[in-house]
Amino acid sequence: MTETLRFDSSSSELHLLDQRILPHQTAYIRCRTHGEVADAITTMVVRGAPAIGVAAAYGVYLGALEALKNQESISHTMEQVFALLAASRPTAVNLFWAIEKMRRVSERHMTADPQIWRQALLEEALRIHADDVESNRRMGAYGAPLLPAGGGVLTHCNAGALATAGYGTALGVIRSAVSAGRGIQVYATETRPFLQGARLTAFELLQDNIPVTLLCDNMVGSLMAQGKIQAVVVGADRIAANGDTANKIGTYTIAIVAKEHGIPVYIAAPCSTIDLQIASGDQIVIEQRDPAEVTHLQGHHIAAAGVQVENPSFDVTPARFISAIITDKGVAYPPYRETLAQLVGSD
Ligand SMILES: CSC[C@@H](O)[C@@H](O)C(=O)COP(=O)(O)O
Repeated sequence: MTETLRFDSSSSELHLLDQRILPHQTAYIRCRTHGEVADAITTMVVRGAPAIGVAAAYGVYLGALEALKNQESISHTMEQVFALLAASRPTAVNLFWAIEKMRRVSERHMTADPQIWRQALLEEALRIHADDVESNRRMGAYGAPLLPAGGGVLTHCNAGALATAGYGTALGVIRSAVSAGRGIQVYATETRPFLQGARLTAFELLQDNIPVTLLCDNMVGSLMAQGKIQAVVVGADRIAANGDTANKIGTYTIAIVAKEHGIPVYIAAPCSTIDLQIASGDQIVIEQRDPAEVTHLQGHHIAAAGVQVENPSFDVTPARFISAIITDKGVAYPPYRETLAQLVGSD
C-alpha cells in the first residue's frame, strides 16, 4: 500500500502523500515547519482522524526545532505551535489527543538539556506513528469475526490505510476479514463532496486486490432493500462518552436506513478517538467546509451560480443506531457509557 506519511529524521522533513490528487497522481508534499503541517491538515493533503493525529505529532516536533532556532522563549513558541496545529481542523479528536501527548512530553523535559527535550519529542512522535499501525491491526482482529461470511459490507468515506498510519480502521476490519477468508463483498460509497470513497477507498482496496463496488451516496437505501448489504462498517472522528459518533457526513443517514433494514452498523476506531470528556454528541463541533467543495467538482463549476450551499463535513450518529464499537482494546456493546469507559480505562 502507498505510504500515507513518512518522517525523514535525517532531513527533519515530514512527507505527506497528497490525497487531493489521488488516484490519478501519487506525489508527496514535504513539510519542514509546523505551519506547513497545519496547512496540509486544513487543506486535506492529509486527512482521516488517526493520520491527522500522527501528522500533528510530527508538526509539534518540527515546531520544537523552530523553537530551538528562535530568539523567543521555547515555552512561548511551543504554545503558538500547539495553538496553530489545534486550529487546523476541529472535529477529529485524535488531533487534540496527539497534541496533548506531545505537550506532556514537552513539559516533562522542558528543564532538561534542549537536545534531550528535542529527542524526547521525536521519540514520542515516532511512537504515536508506530502505535497507530499496531492498534489498527488489533482492531482488525477484534472486528473481523463480526462481519458476515459471504455477505455484503458497506463502508463510507475512507477509513483505510490512507486515513491512518497504515492498515486502516474500518478498512482494517475489512482487510482482516478478507485475510481470514470470510469472502465478503465490499461496497464503497462515493462520499460527496470530497469523494474519499470513489478516489481513496476504491484505490486502496484495489491496490490490495480486494474487489470493491462503488455506489453513489443516494443508492444505499435501494441496495439495502435489495438485500445486498448485510453489515455496515465505518470509522469515526470523535466518539462521545455515551457512544454518539461523529463521522463523515452521510453516516447518520446510512445508519438510520440500516436500522430500518435490520442491518448492523459497526464503528471501528482506536481508543484515541473516544472523547470521555464530552457526555454526548451534542457537544461535538462539526467542521463547516468551503462551499466550493459542493459547487465544484475537480475544479469545474457544476452548480447554478449564486446558489446557497451547506457543507458540514461530519454528522453525528446517535448511539442507538450503533450495534458495536470496535476498538484497539476490544469490542464495546451498549450501554456505551459503561463499556467505553471500561475499555478506555483498561490496560
Ligand atoms: C480512520 S478515519 C475515520 C474518519 O476520520 C473518517 O471516516 C472520516 O470521516 C474522514 O474525514 P476526512 O474529512 O476525510 O478527514
